[in-house]
Amino acid sequence: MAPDITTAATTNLAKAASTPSRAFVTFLAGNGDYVKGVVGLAKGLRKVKSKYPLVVAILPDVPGEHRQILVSQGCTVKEIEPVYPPENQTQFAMAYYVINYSKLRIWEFVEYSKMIYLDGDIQVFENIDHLFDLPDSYFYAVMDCFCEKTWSHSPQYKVGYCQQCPDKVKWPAELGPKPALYFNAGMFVYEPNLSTYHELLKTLKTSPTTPFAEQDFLNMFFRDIYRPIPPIYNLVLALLWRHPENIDLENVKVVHYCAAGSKPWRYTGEEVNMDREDIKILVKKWWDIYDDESLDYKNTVASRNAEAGAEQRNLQAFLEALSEVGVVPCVTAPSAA
Ligand SMILES: O=c1ccn([C@@H]2O[C@H](COP(=O)(O)OP(=O)(O)O[C@H]3O[C@H](CO)[C@H](O)[C@H](O)[C@H]3O)[C@@H](O)[C@H]2O)c(=O)[nH]1
Ligand SMILES: O[C@H]1[C@H](O)[C@@H](O)[C@H](O)[C@@H](O)[C@H]1O
Ligand SMILES: [Mn+2]
Repeated sequence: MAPDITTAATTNLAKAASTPSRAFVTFLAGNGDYVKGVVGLAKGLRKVKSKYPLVVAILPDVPGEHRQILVSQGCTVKEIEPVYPPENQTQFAMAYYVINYSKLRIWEFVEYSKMIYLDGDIQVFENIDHLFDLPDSYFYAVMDCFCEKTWSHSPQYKVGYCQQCPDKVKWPAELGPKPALYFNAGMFVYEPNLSTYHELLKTLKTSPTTPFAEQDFLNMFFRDIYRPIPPIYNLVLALLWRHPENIDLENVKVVHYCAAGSKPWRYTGEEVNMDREDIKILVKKWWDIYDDESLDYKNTVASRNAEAGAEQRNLQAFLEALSEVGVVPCVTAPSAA
């Protein structure tokens, strides 16, 4: 019996309607070279055949030319309003705080039920779509490392304590309870939600600005629902020389080029720790994706169309063969044009 096409179509429609909408999201500000990072990321997600689109939240200062590049790479571009740091708190480093706090707007993207945020200086080397299936209502991210000088303002750095190896130097009892686990905010799995969004912005108004801006703030805000995921989902490069025993480089899926001097599109190898073999390999792997024209959206669209055309021709031949043996009436497949 011929399949009941109407029932099949209705079932598919119902499935599509009930499938939660998911997307990756990154962030872009200014007219500098971070746009290269975002293009690299879009191509990387395509290379690993992610099923989900990449949304780019952009500040109004991103020039038209860069917006066009993003659209031509298949990104969904969404302009967001800047978020300003709490009043009277920052005479200096204003741009830094505006850039970082503006990331909070991504909680407003409620057309998606779940999103994975990735910094523009991140590359995805293996498919991580399965992270969307983690149980709802938690905040998932990778634990940070406190060993670099960028942490010299913190009590952790001062006493030599790092959550990556909490037994090496124990947290001193006289400093009170151990600090809560702290994540790097370059990658996280979250659920957009308007009441969370309003609460975030309201809480920010009465929060002090701190050195790691929205990263410190998000750590404070989500401390009760934060659940750590393995460092393969956000390799903070300093882990390579600070905690090599925690890293399984072969199986790393996501690399965060956050160490000073490691942004692949600016890499010279001259900065501290940058002349390492592992770093050179990771920088080259980023460039291999960035330079791969077959990963450009226009070329993947062309190859997908070619595949669809071939499928169409196979179907047509199949239907004709069936009709010859009298199984179904010959149906002309619609043209692929
Ligand atoms: O001029 C800029 C600067 C930053 N960004 C965007 O903002 C992100 C965060 O900046 P960096 O990646 O340069 O900063 P780090 O990786 O050193 O940042 C870490 O600390 C920051 C706060 O200090 C944020 O929390 C960030 O998510 C976290 O990974 C970038 O990836 C990029 O997406 C721009 O678009 N333009
Ligand atoms: O976001 C920061 C930043 O990227 C620093 O370079 C790094 O030392 C920190 O661990 C991280 O939390
Ligand atoms: Mn980053």
